[in-house]
Amino acid sequence: MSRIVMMGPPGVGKGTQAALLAVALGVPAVSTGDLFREHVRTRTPLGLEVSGLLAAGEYVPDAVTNAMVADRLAAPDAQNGFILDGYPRTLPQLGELDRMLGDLSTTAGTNPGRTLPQLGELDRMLGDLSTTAGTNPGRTLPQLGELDRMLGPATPLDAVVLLQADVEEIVARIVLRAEQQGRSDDTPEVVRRRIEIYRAETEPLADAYAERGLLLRVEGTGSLDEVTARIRAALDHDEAAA
Ligand SMILES: Nc1ncnc2c1ncn2[C@@H]1O[C@H](COP(=O)(O)OP(=O)(O)O)[C@@H](O)[C@H]1O
Repeated sequence: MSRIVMMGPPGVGKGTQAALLAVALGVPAVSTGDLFREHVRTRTPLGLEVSGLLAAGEYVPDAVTNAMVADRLAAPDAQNGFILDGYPRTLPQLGELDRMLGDLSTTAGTNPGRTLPQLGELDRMLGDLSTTAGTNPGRTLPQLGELDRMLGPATPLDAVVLLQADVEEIVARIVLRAEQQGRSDDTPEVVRRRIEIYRAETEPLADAYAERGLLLRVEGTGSLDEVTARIRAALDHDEAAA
């Protein structure tokens, strides 16, 4: 149980909880917000490209975000697991994460989110392989390599934790955090914009993961320790049920 996505509206505390869970499970917390902020702080080309979007509370384009996450998840420390915080945030990002994790093989038959064209293509390749295996010396290593790529490593997600909280509490928290950390994207207008974008772009991902039986809804209000305990209980219960 160590490949986990943390979802939730801005300010619900998912970054803090993701970091605590990562320490408890001995895997890295991968926060796209932190990665972007670090690029902005050190003025890398990526940082310069995204700083305006972050300041306005707008999402960074999927292609940019996907490339950054793919790079991070390829690092050695992420091979045994990770807690993803802030990714995926859009349906295309969800699809891209599936691809990165080689989700097709391990969820085939249980994953209603997979697309027919993908399945058709895989069937065709498997058909080719089974009917020619052992008899057709002409099949090439590159074809097998491609099939391996499609089947992917057996590293699907274990769970998606959705932290929930009401908007009033969230806004109060963000204002407090702004005072403590001085984040430039924490003005009330930008916070409102981020919540609006979250509802439109990110909330639908919860349904997609729920359909796969991966979603764990956890109440995000209360003290930090209470929320941590609730997350652990939900994950333990889920693991016991698996
Ligand atoms: N997966 C993502 N896709 C697009 N933009 C992202 C993504 N993750 C982070 N960002 C950018 O970084 C900003 C800060 O993200 P984050 O630290 O997760 O804050 P919060 O969850 O509190 O809004 C976002 O408002 C957005 O501009």
